[in-house]
Amino acid sequence: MQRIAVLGGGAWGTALAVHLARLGRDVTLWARDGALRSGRALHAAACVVSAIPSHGTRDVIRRARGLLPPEATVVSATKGLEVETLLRVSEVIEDELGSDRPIAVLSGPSFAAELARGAPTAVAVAGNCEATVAAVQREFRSGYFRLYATQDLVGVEIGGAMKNVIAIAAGAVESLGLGDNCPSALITRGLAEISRLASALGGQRETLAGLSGLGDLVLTCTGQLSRNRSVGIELGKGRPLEEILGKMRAVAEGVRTTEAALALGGRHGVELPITAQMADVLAGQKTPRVAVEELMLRRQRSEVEVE
Ligand SMILES: NC(=O)c1ccc[n+]([C@@H]2O[C@H](COP(=O)([O-])OP(=O)(O)OC[C@H]3O[C@@H](n4cnc5c(N)ncnc54)[C@H](O)[C@@H]3O)[C@@H](O)[C@H]2O)c1
Ligand SMILES: O=P(O)(O)OC[C@H](O)CO
Repeated sequence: MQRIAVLGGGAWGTALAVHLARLGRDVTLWARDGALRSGRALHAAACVVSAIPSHGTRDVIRRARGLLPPEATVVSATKGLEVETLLRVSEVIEDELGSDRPIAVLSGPSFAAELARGAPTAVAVAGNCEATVAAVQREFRSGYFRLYATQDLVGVEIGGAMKNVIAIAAGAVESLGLGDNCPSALITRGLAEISRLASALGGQRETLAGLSGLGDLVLTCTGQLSRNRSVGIELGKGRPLEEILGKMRAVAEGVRTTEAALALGGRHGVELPITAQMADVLAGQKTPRVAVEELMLRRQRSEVEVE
């Protein structure tokens, strides 16, 4: 897997391209408005890494379809859901490229800037076949980048997408200055909510206790570099969402994921109380303070749910 094309010239695509080039791979980075049409970016690629935001993935993969070498593995590094279809990003890719295509997903606690400077980072890698996962694990690893293999695509992708929703909530709670108990409860109950949804969709709860669940949740809810957390901080200050997003150049996937996750929960009969509150906050229908009060006044229940 020597020749690698990275689709997406944002922070994460660039960081992955830098990392892979450092490993001696022959890397091409395609940024929006780049030369995808000419096929130069994808020519003879053994592996295509997709680091496009979730809302742009289908369009880019569709445009890449005819240019992709038939055997090329596609590795999704995106953390989100397709709002229109409620599909996970690997499902969107499969929808466009067919179920024979080797597909893997990278997800876990990984700020782009830290990977780019070679800070020790560990992620999970899942895929639709064991050999694909093993190949990605082998080809992407370095002294500072470690990949843990799993076959649980659902758990890894739901963990990566949903942690962004909880991180927006964590930022808002931080802004309100409610102390340290509240964010800790939020992270823990957020994880319960994420695990419930993943499990209903066929994922394994153990996966959510791992890097693409608890690991990424803690990083994104507490890390200074998180864009999702920073959206929450601004919401907590009372700024409207449009104004916050209008000033942001980077993508905060949690904003769109909130709506999609809530709809997925509804479809599968899974209660997502924090996500539901965040949907109201993001829609400007409720302040973060009221959302916290309502969560606290919910009916008390068992901590561990019996399925
Ligand atoms: N930044 C990180 O630390 C990080 C880490 C892990 C995963 N991710 C995930 O990677 C994905 C990309 O995030 P990022 O941080 O690189 O984004 P970014 O905000 O840095 O940049 C987004 C990039 O996507 C491009 N883009 C926007 N809309 C597009 C569209 N419709 N079609 C094609 N390209 C489009 C923009 O031109 C820009 O280059 C997200 O799903 C994110 O959650 C990010
Ligand atoms: O900056 P965020 O909030 O998009 O988070 C980036 C990564 O997903 C952290 O693992």
